[in-house]
Amino acid sequence: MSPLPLPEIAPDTQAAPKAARARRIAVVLFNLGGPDRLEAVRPFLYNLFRDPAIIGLPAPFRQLVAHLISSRRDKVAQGIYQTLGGGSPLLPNTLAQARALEQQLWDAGTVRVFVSMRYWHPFSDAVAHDVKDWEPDEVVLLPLYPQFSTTTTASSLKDWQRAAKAAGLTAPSRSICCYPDEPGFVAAVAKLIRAGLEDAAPHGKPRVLFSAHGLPEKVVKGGDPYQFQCERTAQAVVKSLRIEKLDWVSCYQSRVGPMKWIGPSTDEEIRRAGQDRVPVVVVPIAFVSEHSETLVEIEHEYRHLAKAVGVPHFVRVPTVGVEPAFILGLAGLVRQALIRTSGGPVMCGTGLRLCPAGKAGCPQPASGA
Ligand SMILES: C=CC1=C(C)c2cc3[nH]c(cc4nc(cc5[nH]c(cc1n2)c(C)c5CCC(=O)O)C(CCC(=O)O)=C4C)c(C)c3C=C
Ligand SMILES: [Fe+2]
Ligand SMILES: [Fe+2]
Repeated sequence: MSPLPLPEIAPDTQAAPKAARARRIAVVLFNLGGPDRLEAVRPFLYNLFRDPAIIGLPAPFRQLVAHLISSRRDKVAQGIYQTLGGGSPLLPNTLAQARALEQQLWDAGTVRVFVSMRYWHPFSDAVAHDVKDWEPDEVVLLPLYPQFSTTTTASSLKDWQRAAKAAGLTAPSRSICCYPDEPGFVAAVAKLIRAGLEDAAPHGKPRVLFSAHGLPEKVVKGGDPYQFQCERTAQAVVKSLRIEKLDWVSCYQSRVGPMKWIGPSTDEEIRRAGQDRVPVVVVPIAFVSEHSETLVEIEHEYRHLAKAVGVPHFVRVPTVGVEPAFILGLAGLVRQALIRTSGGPVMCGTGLRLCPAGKAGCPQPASGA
């Protein structure tokens, strides 16, 4: 007996479903960068001052001016970084934030958080190659500047777009432009201030100095929304503190060069507190991790000034760093960016209308606030 013919098996017309690959999301954090050793101070300064977002001169003059300023400021700046053990802690602190954010986004897909710096390593060119090699499906660009400025946010994002193009990174990207009153950020700052107020209270009724990095006045007059957004942050934090008759003021630190910068300056406010004999609680609101501006300028220079002008007690409030509420807030911004399907590539982090209409760089229309 011949064996029964085997039934012909029809070829599978529906391809077996491939194991679904989790969406790969690259998040890129941006910050200014800082020299990692004393010999890096001068080239770091040169990179900063040759940025057209910082010095608005045409090409050959800008490089010349950058060369002159970086040579002249080298010694002073080296002294600052010497106090920090020879280099800036900005990169290690930002990497810690990257790891914390990665953990917070464990359920959003396969997420990897990269760090890109504007004026010192790791530069956007190298990071764009790393991101490309990782083969993401989407990229979320998240500047670690809560308040938008043409000198920081716009400069970083513009440089990233150039580097991404040069690296052949074609995955779609979404940018977060600002988050001055994002609730997690505000809650983290408020929590740290409460501890500072407790420390200062035995010395009198404290005054809170919300100190942000300054900007030349002409940048703000040209439409930069940074100062407007710094004030928004301060107001949001004060509101969340719910302290009756809190004594507070916004002020600006880190002035460099001969131009007029926005005010009041933090040192003016420290002198006023000395005249009024009130303790001060200095809160950095435009920096989200520690570096020279907080650990040297606030901790050493302003503390010293406060003592000299008769301020009865001085408290430096730490930056938000890896405070859980802040990291949760950043994760929320990334999730918001990922679910957004329309409206262009750039968004205000809070989804609120926070930036004055038609102002340079920020796409959000006026809030009327
Ligand atoms: C909110 C953040 C910042 C704004 C806005 C900003 C504008 C700005 N900065 C300079 C010049 C310098 N900045 C320097 C250091 C520095 N600046 C920021 C942030 C902002 N800058 C950070 C985080 C740091 C610290 C870097 C580190 O230590 O890791 C310096 C170098 C230090 C020094 O020499 O004092 C300079 C110079 C300008 C001119 C400017 C706007 C036009
Ligand atoms: Fe700066
Ligand atoms: Fe914005």
